[in-house]
Amino acid sequence: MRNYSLIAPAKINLYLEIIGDRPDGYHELAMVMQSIQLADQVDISANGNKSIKVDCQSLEVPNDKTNLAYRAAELMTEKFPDAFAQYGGVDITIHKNIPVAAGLAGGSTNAAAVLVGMDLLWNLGLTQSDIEELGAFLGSDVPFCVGGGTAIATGRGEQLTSILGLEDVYVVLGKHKNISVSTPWAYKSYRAAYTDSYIRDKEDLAARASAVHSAPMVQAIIHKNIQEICQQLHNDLEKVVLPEYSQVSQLRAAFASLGALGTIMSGSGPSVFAICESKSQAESIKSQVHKIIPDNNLELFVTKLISHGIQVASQK
Ligand SMILES: C[C@@](CO)(OP(=O)(O)O)[C@H](O)COP(=O)(O)OP(=O)(O)OC[C@H]1O[C@@H](n2ccc(N)nc2=O)[C@H](O)[C@@H]1O
Ligand SMILES: Nc1ncnc2c1ncn2[C@@H]1O[C@H](COP(=O)(O)OP(=O)(O)O)[C@@H](O)[C@H]1O
Repeated sequence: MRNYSLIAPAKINLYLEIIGDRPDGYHELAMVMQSIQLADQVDISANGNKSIKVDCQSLEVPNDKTNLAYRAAELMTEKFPDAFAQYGGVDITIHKNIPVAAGLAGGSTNAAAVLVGMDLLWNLGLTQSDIEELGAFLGSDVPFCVGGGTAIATGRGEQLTSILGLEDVYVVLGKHKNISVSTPWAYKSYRAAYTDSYIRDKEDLAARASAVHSAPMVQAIIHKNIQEICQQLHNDLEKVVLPEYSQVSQLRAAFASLGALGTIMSGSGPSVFAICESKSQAESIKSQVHKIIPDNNLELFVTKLISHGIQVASQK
């Protein structure tokens, strides 16, 4: 096979708790991550030479070495020099549907797709856990994007425990096109503002464990109790992003006032999602939000929770 077309789903965070500082400068997290049907398509083919090329028509996405998909391909060439010598480089085309810099792991899921695609193109026979390990070199969210579904994520977000999640739960998702939130800024601001709630003793693992409050969310998911899941939605990064970006708070308030079961910002934002009773409620909320917030820059999507990460759509 010389060409694979992969589906690369976005993620939302049902739960994001910042536990404390880490020696590597990152933050220790307790998260529940969830794949959604909103996805990019990543086409990858062997080009027979020694180059890596990335093409993405979105103006917000770089086509150079800073594209996370490029970095994923480069990592593969470094880790598997023999396969690189045998098969050569890759051409990557990204069809972008996931809003960029939105807290939806768009770049991370593209990178995960490239790792999965190159494993297939190069006949490497890697396991999911091998691919997740490679993904951790590229970013904290990349390992989750490989297998996707519903997972508890700890460490800096790369240590994963999959749980049996929910399917056919509809969400409406919104993002202002003219706002993007820098993830490093969000974590830095949290660190600066919330020193009191922080565990600074890097060795105090017991304190870290007892500080995690994600268990009720995990229980609610296991028992498929949607009302309880909505009660347990939590994102510490809202504390710094909402005061700074009034449009994010406004969108969250609009979803709540329109009767969504629960609503919260995803990741470092600025996207906000709302869990709905049904597809028709999600569609109805989507159509009513524009009446409350008449802003042409506000993109809205109806999508649903899914139980998988990267999937092969076709191969030639
Ligand atoms: C907030 C989250 C929630 O899922 O997602 P996004 O909003 O980016 O989608 C993640 O923690 C983001 O993961 P990801 O975007 O992969 O982050 P990375 O590339 O690893 O790190 C970007 C920067 O975020 C900060 N960072 C990230 C993860 C972490 N556990 N602690 C941190 O402090 C660091 O400043 C780091 O330099
Ligand atoms: N393949 C890619 N898709 C999207 N953004 C990318 C990609 N590669 C690099 N980027 C850059 O990464 C930054 C974060 O984008 P993204 O991964 O979509 O958001 P987030 O980290 O909030 O989930 C953006 O500034 C974007 O320019």
